[in-house]
Amino acid sequence: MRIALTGNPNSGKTTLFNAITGKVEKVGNWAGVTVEKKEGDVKKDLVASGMHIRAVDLPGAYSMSPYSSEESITSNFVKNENPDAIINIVDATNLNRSLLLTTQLMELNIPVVVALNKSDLLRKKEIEIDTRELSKMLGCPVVETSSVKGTGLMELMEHVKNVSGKGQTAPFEGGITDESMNKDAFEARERERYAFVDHLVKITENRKVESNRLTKQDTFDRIIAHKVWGIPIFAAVIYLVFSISQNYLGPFLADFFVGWIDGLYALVEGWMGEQVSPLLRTLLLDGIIGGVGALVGFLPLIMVLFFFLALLEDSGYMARVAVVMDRHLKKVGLSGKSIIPMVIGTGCAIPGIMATRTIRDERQRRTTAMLTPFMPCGAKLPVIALFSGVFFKNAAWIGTSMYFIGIAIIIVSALIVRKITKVGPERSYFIMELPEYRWPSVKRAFFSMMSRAKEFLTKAATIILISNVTVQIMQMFTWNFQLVEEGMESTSILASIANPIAFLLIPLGFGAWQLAAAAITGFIAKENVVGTLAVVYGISNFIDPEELVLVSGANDVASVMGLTSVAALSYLMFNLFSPPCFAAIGAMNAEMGSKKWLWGGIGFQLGMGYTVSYFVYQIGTRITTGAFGEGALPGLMAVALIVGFIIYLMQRNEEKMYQTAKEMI
Ligand SMILES: Nc1nc2c(ncn2[C@@H]2O[C@H](COP(=O)(O)OP(=O)(O)OP(=O)(O)O)[C@@H](O)[C@H]2O)c(=O)[nH]1
Ligand SMILES: [Mg+2]
Repeated sequence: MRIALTGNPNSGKTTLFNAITGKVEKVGNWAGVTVEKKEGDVKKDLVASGMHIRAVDLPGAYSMSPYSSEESITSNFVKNENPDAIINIVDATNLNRSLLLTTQLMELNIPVVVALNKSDLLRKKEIEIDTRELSKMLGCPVVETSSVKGTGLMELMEHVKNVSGKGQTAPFEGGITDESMNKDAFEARERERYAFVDHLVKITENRKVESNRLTKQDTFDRIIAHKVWGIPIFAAVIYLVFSISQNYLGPFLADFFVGWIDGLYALVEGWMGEQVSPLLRTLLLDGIIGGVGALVGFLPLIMVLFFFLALLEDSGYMARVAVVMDRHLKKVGLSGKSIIPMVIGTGCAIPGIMATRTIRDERQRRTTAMLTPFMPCGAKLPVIALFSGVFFKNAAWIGTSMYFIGIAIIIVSALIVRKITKVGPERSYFIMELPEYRWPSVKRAFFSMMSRAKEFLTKAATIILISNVTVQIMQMFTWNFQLVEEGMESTSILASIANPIAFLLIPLGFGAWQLAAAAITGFIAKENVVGTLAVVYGISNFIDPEELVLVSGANDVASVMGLTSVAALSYLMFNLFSPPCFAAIGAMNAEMGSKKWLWGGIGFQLGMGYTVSYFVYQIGTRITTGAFGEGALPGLMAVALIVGFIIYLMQRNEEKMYQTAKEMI
């Protein structure tokens, strides 16, 4: 038999699901964590008679109303798939709001068992609930449970077994299944439902502390979630998390693991000796071991970031951040929750893009997945460091400004994407009530970190490994599979692919095949950029191959590359603000779930990178030398084409919206 777990967001459905099935699905201290249904078998020891029960965890819903589309997964499942019983998880500390859904569920003629969850908090909050009376008034079993403590689960399953397959009489008939009712009539009935629930709560609940009295938490929130102060506070918190994960703990762990990989590299190298074919050597040493090395070089950094973000989320703080940011991000067509993917994206775009999953609105979710890669990720740092070392005397402003430019580009892009894709007047789905603050659990944060890391690895590791091998082979061999000789780098497979592309990059100031080659390998994985430059320019002796940093000879490197500093800046920006690596594009594909959005997104990123670099190079060159750079005119034509096409798309959408608006009248 099959049972559905339903209830308001953040009521503890997934925690209960994990407790009764033994699974470890993601839980989080805010609304909207579960976004797709998850199934699992109920543990045998909870169902004495050895019955087979399959439980389905669903996204949270406030209502079964046909007029709130955002909750359709839940209401479709319950209405169309006929589960044998429904467990309605009710947050016992928030009875009033939760029971609205309960009364709606009870109209579906499927037996309902109410789990009064989070009952472990009742005593502390001085709330008493007359469970027996509530059960009588509702006309269904009501069981006090705590999914974190694991109490009441046996009894709950016992009731589920007893009622399953039977019918259900609703205590309040609001006509939730009546398709013929129009919206006004429906809303009138819903107001009666509110009154009914109010009455229920008045009789069964006894609160010592009136809920509308200002609690300590509310006072705290007046500062933390303040519309102005909230932002600098968030900036400070994130700065702290960043310095720990990117400057202290993260690099410390990374160095430790990279040391091991280096040892392994040396061991295998010595063990293979000189006789082994160069192809095999490349595959094994530079492709596989090198690829793993590249991964462990930054995985600890993002894992530490995951861990601290999980702590913040568990404490209830992240929900406040989302609310504070929503006010501002809504103006550009994003959601308050878009901030989390972007923060994670500074570590690595892939888990950042995966984090967009909690954004309910489809358009906002896809836009966020498309724009998250504009945040400079960890793998782009070596490129930034190399260029600021070689061309800008290590000026600190180069690195810092890339983040601010990234943010600016995200804001502008969000506005453009909204103009192209908005389909009607915007509805705000942001009805996120704030969860309570609590001490975050290190154990929960650890598990959250591990499951994120696992998801990231399964997604990224294969692509990174394969692409590493491919790049190495393309760099080291000619088309006849002869080893490329030293000083003859232009005969490699990579060079022949890069040459025609370099031509297109002349207006951006870097039409050399070497730079184009590095940009191509950058699409495969951004940490390849510096390595490729080192190989194709023969400047490896100036660069530490492990740390990918410049050790000496900034001027020599600059003259080998033959770039002006303006062209160097343009190249740097092209690498940062064009499409991300293939692994991240794979993640975009998964989260967007639409080929149109995916290709549109890649095209947009490419157009954005090209346009920004073009203006940086041409205007910069004009300012510094008094004349425009090479290829200014053809470049201008290309940029005009890009901009023109975007304007065309915006106008087409405007017209479409106008047409639909007219039809509606
Ligand atoms: N004190 C207490 N906390 C709980 C209990 N059950 C869940 N929680 C906490 O409530 C928060 C929400 O839990 P989830 O299981 O993610 O809630 P959900 O209903 O699946 O939420 P959505 O998927 O967002 O709809 C988490 O921080 C849990 O640790 C409980 O019985 N007692
Ligand atoms: Mg959930």
